[in-house]
Amino acid sequence: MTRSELQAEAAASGVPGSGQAAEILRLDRLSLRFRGQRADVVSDVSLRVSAGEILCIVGESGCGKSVTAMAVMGLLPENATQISSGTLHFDGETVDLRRARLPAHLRGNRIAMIFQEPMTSLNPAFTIGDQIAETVLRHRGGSRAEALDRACEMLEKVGIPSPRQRLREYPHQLSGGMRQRVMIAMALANDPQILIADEPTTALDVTIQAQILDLIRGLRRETGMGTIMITHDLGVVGEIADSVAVMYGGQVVEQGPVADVFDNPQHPYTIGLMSAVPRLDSPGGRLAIVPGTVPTIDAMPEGCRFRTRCAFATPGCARRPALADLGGGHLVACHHAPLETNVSVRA
Ligand SMILES: Nc1ncnc2c1ncn2[C@@H]1O[C@H](COP(=O)(O)OP(=O)(O)OP(=O)(O)O)[C@@H](O)[C@H]1O
Repeated sequence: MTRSELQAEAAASGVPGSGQAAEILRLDRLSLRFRGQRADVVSDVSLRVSAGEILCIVGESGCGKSVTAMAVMGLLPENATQISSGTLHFDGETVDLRRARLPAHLRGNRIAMIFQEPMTSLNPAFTIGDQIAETVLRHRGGSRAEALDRACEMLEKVGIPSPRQRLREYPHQLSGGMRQRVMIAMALANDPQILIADEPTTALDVTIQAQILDLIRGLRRETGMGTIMITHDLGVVGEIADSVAVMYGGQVVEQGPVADVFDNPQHPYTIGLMSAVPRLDSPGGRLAIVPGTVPTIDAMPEGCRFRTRCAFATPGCARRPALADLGGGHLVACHHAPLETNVSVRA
């Protein structure tokens, strides 16, 4: 599908830019650290997803993408996590994350998450059919036969052959790619309003990956589902995202409509990540390696956390830059923005 077709589809389902988008999830100013750490591992992160919108979060390993997602889902270990700020607005509820978690009836039902590692979600002791049916029964009710029909339908949707037969199998009887698809089927079985997908297609071959991305796009069109997708794959971002948030050292450094961020990246980190990717439409364009290494969280510099690796750094960068809007919702946290650069991810 071309980008203009995708945009037409997005407009039809009411995503940002179409003038009809309704916000369904908003995270305001999340800051947290794990016990014993001297700095926040996620610092002042805000995200917003509208109906039908696909937001991709990108950034190097360890920059806080998964922890942000887990905090939204309320899945971080309570006794080891200190949340100093953060409010979640979802489905008419406002949750002060310092004090409470997302109510259990919303988790896994109205808001679902899929993980990199499918065995996190699958129980080895139960058949695939029982596990998907159980999720459907818990959240939707109905009879067991109806729940199994729904499970079968979902397995078919994620491209599993002979779905009726697979319902009777256990996770260990399936290949890794199949298990991944079963987990996706389970997450999507209750038509969630928001799907949080943490590297959902990394382990899958390109054909299945394309099928899963099509499925997510289909649900966005049919149900207006919003998606937060964590990925390292800029090819996936270019193919599927409406908007993108770039994280570095636990902070969002650049955020906005994907066309703005990719065609005109303005944070030196984003430029570093993206400049080595010649064309977005070549599948598998991974994030480039930015010279230097990410400091450990306790060794993060004050102010702009990227400044120890940044070619543009000046003494003023010891002050933390605010995320400033360069126009049209393109936000950049850099004292030097807008930069005079000529970098575009697209050829
Ligand atoms: N339970 C925990 N206790 C202590 N530190 C943790 C815990 N979970 C994550 N971290 C640390 O928080 C930081 C952010 O991790 P996170 O998993 O969010 O990174 P990420 O950007 O998703 O990376 P990747 O792309 O590799 O999944 C890392 O330094 C990680 O080691």
